[in-house]
Amino acid sequence: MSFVTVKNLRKTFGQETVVCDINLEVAVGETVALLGPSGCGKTTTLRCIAGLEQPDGGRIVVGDRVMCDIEEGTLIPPEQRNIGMMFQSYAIWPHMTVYENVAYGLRVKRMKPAQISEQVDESLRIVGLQHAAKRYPSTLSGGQQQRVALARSFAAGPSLLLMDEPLSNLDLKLRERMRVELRDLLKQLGKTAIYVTHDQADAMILADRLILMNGGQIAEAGAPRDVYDHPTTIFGSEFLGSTNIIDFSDVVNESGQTVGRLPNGVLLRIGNAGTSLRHAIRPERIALSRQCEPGWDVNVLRGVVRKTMFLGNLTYYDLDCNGMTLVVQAQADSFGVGDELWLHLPPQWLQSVI
Ligand SMILES: Nc1ncnc2c1ncn2[C@@H]1O[C@H](COP(=O)(O)OP(=O)(O)OP(=O)(O)O)[C@@H](O)[C@H]1O
Repeated sequence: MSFVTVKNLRKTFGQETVVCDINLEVAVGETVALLGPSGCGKTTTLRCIAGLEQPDGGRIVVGDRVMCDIEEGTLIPPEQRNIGMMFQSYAIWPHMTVYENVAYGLRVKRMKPAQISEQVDESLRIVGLQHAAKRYPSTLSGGQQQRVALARSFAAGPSLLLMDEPLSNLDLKLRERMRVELRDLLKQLGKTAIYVTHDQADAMILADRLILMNGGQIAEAGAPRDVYDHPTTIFGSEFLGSTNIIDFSDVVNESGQTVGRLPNGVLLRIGNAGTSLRHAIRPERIALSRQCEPGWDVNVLRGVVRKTMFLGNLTYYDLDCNGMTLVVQAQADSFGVGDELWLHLPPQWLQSVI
């Protein structure tokens, strides 16, 4: 069941339309990541949902409340939306104790002291910081400060959590740990959350579903694995991981099979054909060997290694396949420059992209 519904959301700044007719739905208890390059409109979309930005068009419903409907003239102010927020500059106040930081929002809401105490204790317990209630932020590690911000964002029991790059101030190791902690916590609390990031690892690990934005529009949407394995756009296949783009000169149907013709005349069978002549295949989906392996009955090419890029646990090989360059990911140090190799492009991993 859909808990958040955003319909035809549009926002312009001056002449620039930064969010163009975005439609999205978030189910109860689901974490959706809005992912995309800098400036693609993720934060603006989130701020519209929070009520911090007034859209120029569209409708936003959270639970059974219409938060905004520009045509109807409905616009609920942010403080009445019951939405928790956690932003990049997580801004916990240095002059307040951990307890006071978490209690602040509840006081603003004029909750009764006994209820405040109960909810702050519970929030700190959930993030594992009950013992640090009386400490000041400067005496906490970066990860602990992050958890204070997190406790603060859900202390008031919001119906929806909005997070904008909450991990981006952390160093890589801490970030890797916190993204797993955060995912587990969101699941444990059963919170519905929208998470903005430009970091694909954050999005892949945290999100039940990701929405990839580009130029104010949605380019791809789906479960992280589906979007990764079956992107429908060149942008999607290149933004998430790396890819090879193959331009066929022709795509035809031959006895029930879709086949693409390379400019050099070689034919490749295609598993996920669409309307486009362009197809993507990820470097790790191409098999590489010194010989043609058993079972490689179609889509076998020969190539010469032109470049290697050693990454420790694996290596990327640039191969020249009769005028077409393909990048293949394989075990580290398996091959060297000048090696003549066999490549297998499984049809199911050739994906039509626009
Ligand atoms: N208050 C504002 N006034 C004018 N332009 C704005 C304003 N806020 C955002 N923009 C512009 O809108 C576009 C989208 O910005 P937004 O912050 O939504 O992108 P983003 O995808 O979240 O990027 P980032 O990851 O860098 O935060 C950008 O071109 C930005 O410069």
